Amino acid sequence: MSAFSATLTGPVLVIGAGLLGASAGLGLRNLGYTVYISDISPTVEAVAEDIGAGTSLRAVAEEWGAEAGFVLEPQLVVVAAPPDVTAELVVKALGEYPQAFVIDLASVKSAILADVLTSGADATRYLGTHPMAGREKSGPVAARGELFAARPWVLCEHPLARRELVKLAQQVAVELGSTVTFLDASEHDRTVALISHVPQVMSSLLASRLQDTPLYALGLAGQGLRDTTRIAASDPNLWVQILAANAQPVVQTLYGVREDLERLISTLEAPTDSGSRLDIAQLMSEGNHGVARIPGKHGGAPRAFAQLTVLVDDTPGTLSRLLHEIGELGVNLEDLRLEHSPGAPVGMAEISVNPSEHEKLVDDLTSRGWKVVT
Ligand SMILES: NC(=O)C1=CN([C@@H]2O[C@H](COP(=O)(O)OP(=O)(O)OC[C@H]3O[C@@H](n4cnc5c(N)ncnc54)[C@H](O)[C@@H]3O)[C@@H](O)[C@H]2O)C=CC1
Ligand SMILES: O=C(O)C(=O)Cc1ccc(O)cc1
Repeated sequence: MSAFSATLTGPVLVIGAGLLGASAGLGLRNLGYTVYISDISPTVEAVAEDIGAGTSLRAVAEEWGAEAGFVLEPQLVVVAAPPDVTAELVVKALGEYPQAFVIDLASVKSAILADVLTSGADATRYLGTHPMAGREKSGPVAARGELFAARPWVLCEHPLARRELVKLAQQVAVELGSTVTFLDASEHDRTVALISHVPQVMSSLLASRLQDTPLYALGLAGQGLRDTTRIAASDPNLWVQILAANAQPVVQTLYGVREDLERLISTLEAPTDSGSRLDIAQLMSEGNHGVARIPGKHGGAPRAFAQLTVLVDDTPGTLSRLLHEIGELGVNLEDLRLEHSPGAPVGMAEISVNPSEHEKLVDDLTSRGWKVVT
């Protein structure tokens, strides 16, 4: 098999064994590929090996070093390090492994591509990619082989990239369960500014309001606050780099947010003035229109489901009994979200079903003794 085949056979070398790198390693190992992992931190590299993300390159090099018998010839190098060192690591890998294709997973693409193109390295073997899959946690301990399943994965083709490389990167993404989207690097950066980077900023700004809030007040918080602040727990070091590297597109989106915020503030400063209530309603309804456009389950067009909330005792087996009974009633569960009532041993299972099944399901569950709130 030629080293520049469009089909992945391995071995794969993952550089950066944190959340994304170890997840890719785990996923590829589960698919049967040989994976080596490397990290600037020996501890991270060892942990990633322990969780099954691949063979530690350091450990192999140490083992074989004395006999000078081990030469790694990866077919594919995956750079999964922070954005500010990604271009440098890509260029290094292109030089060190002249028979390998090199992709990276960084959240920003234009600056890295520009650095690789001006480095003099063989950019025909490089492709920038971005799995739109992540968590608010970092490091290999948070890694999951299924991280990429049912998530989009963006491939940023550039004019020099070899066709076989694009095909191979597509295969990696698809085998890890992702759906592939092609965007060029600047289109990618503009898009993620709106759908990923500004949401992070908004979540962090909101959560920062809570720093001095008394604990009793936070104890009253419902799912709304949890939903809107979940990603505020993200790693500041990573986000400094992402926001700095994509500052222009992020700022453009924030100008729009600032305009709406200023409009809302001035309206609320005089809420009884004529037209104020209409303006508030309009802002809320603009939000309704925006959220309705986010694709729903399975990435399809947004679908409207009917919801019901069932109170479930916080005891082992109650939730699974509820789900089992819904199945027995022949109803397909479209979505499920579990909320906990602060300070009470009861959970609230928010269930989404097709609107045509809603009324009957409420009646059937009620007659079976469940407490249903619609
Ligand atoms: N965290 C997320 O949700 C997502 C992150 N990404 C991108 O994936 C990349 C990795 O992010 P995470 O895995 O979340 O970060 P992480 O902090 O969990 O892992 C990054 C790893 O890279 C290692 N590293 C740093 N400098 C290195 C060097 N010079 N050589 C070798 N290893 C080095 C670090 O020691 C660390 O273990 C970033 O570029 C990020 O933008 C992409 C999609 C989602
Ligand atoms: O947690 C979420 O909802 C995310 O969207 C995670 C995420 C963070 C950074 C990325 O570059 C891509 C995805």
